[in-house]
Amino acid sequence: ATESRTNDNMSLPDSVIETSRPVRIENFSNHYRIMSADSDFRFSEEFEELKHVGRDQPCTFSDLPCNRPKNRFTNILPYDHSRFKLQPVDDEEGSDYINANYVPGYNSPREFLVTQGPLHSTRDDFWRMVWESNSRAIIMLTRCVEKGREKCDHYWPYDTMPVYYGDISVQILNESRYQDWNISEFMLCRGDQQRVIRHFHFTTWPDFGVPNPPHTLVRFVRAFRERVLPDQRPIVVHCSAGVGRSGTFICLDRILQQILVCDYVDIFGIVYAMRKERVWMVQTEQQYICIHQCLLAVLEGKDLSSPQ
Ligand SMILES: CNC(=O)[C@H](Cc1ccc(NS(=O)(=O)O)cc1)NC(=O)[C@H](Cc1ccc(O)cc1)NC(=O)OC(C)(C)C
Repeated sequence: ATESRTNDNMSLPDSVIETSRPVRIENFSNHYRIMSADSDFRFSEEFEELKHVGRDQPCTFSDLPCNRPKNRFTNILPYDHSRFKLQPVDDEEGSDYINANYVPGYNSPREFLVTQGPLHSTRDDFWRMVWESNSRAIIMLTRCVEKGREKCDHYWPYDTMPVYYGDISVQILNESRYQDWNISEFMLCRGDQQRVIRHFHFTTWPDFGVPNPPHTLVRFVRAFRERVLPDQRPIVVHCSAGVGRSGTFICLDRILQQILVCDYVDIFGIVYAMRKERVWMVQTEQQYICIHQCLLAVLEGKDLSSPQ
């Protein structure tokens, strides 16, 4: 077997290196030092290897004329094989379509439902997806408007009066505001059924950027995980396009659980697996490096702070 690229990885046959690059936790600090040397030269090389992962898969339904207006961005389209299908409405063409894909997490291969920030015209479909997927939490990683540009519709009520989105009523039950995020509970009603779901809104993550300081994101992931224990129901995650910030959040959530039970982490492999399900998950090299910086902060005990 060919030795892997750096002497701090476990040696692996070539066939495995292409989809995973595990690093021993005891070596992680040294690994980070090697990868970040010479202006992040090896991080750049490694991130470049992920560029084409998944890109050969079809997105035929997103391209149907009836569905094109439902996509926020022309270049962020859901792969057919992992897309979420809404319950079709009568014979309405495209009524099963939403720009959303199942993405694996630490706890299950379809732990997350990753989607774009709803458009005003697709927010009823968004709530249908939340209901029909039996989701019990929404993670929102963008503000509705950033630098004067709409990034996401304000798809939930502005006050405690219930609002109908299609045939689903949404009412804010409570909201807790913190420095970098808000946590709310919504009551959803559809027919004679009621459900409470939680909404975790991170409010200080600039588009295409990284949280500052990075371990703010560690604390947000922890605040989320303290309140939502793993079960079979998916967690809806979105930002504006549903790829960069969403992928970064999911990858960090996964490694923070993995390091509790494993002696290695495989950030490359996690991003590889996500990109097979949704395009461009972890969109920028800085986001890819941020995941490593968050883990470094955790391993060095620098993320410890008062719980939110
Ligand atoms: C670099 N920017 C983009 O790729 C965004 C989509 C996008 C991706 C990721 C994020 N960040 S996030 O996932 O963290 O929300 C925001 C927006 N796309 C657009 O703005 C595309 C243009 C584009 C850019 C880059 C590219 O390779 C192909 C096409 N524009 C576009 O879709 O124009 C509309 C909105 C008028 C329909």
